Amino acid sequence: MKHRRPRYACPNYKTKQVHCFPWSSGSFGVAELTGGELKTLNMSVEVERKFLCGPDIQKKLGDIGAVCVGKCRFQDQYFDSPDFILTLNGVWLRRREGCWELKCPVTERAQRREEEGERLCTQYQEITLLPQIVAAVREVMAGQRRDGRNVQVVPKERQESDRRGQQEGEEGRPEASGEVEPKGPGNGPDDKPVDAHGDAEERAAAGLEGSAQCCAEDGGDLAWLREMNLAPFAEFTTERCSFSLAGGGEEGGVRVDLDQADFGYCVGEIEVLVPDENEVQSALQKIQRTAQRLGLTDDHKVKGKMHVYLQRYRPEHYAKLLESRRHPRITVTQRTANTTNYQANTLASEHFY
Ligand SMILES: Cc1ncc(C[n+]2csc(CCOP(=O)(O)OP(=O)(O)OP(=O)(O)O)c2C)c(N)n1
Repeated sequence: MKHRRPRYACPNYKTKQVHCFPWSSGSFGVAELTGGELKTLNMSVEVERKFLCGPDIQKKLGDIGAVCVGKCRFQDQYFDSPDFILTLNGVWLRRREGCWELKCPVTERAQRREEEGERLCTQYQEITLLPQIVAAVREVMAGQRRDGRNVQVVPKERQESDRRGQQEGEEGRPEASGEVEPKGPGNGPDDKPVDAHGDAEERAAAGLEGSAQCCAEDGGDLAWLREMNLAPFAEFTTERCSFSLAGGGEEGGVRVDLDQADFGYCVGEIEVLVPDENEVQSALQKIQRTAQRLGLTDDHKVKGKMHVYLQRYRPEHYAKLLESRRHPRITVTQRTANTTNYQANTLASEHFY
């Protein structure tokens, strides 16, 4: 059966409301995820552990009291410059069903934590308001281009304009994007992955122009992308089944996603979202405990969808990321949660899982 995409708000529990559909019936509903106490966050730290799903994963989830809180399908487009400035800086710019999101490296302290004991987990800072995203991206791009190396601390006036931008963003966040048939790279050897840094025709084919039509959040104004020469380098659709562990304390706020990407890769993810870095430790404990209860035995980081996508379809980009991992040299700026300050952090290899 062919499904039409639902009209989405962000299919993202960070905004609490997720538009979901039961695959079996093909009709759509709206589910309030029971991510419970999670507020609508503009910035947060995502702590996660990926795992490979066995055939009995749903049963195991049921056994530990996890409740299915929604199924949904969403399309992701990832953007970068032709020389991969963002991703080589560990910064991942994504548009998911019309909503922009930026994943940035966490602070050095958190990186050390990851190195020291929590190798199976990854941490990312997330920004979800467009004005802040544009400011952060602009800074990474400018810093990189200025001296070919790193990014500087944000000036005070930027902080002020960010504050204004945040207010505007909060007032103007739209409800829905347009309906577009999902499209992914497919599974066949002839399927061409997205590479929008070619000519205009290629850009259109890759969805940059097309996506302007369905972009809810930016009112279709993609000038900032053009200005920084950012274009999609990956595009795929994911079918997701989300589970939540009820209760407060040790289990509260734990979410488990089972993802199936349209290029034929399945991966699970235990995720806890916290408002700032101070709560990362407790998030790690929750994740570890959930992993134990699920009987996960992975002893190395499991690849995410993007990793597999790049490996398969964007080998040049993938090789550059590997290379940057071997020779970390870039410094990026990272916005601290709930403030408009930036910090300079050394970005090392941990952002490559
Ligand atoms: C080769 C390579 N692959 C992946 C990375 C890291 N990376 C790539 S994309 C990316 C951002 C999104 O990754 P992920 O959390 O795996 O996606 P998803 O589960 O769909 O997002 P959610 O719904 O949880 O917000 C990262 C961190 C890297 N540095 N290098």
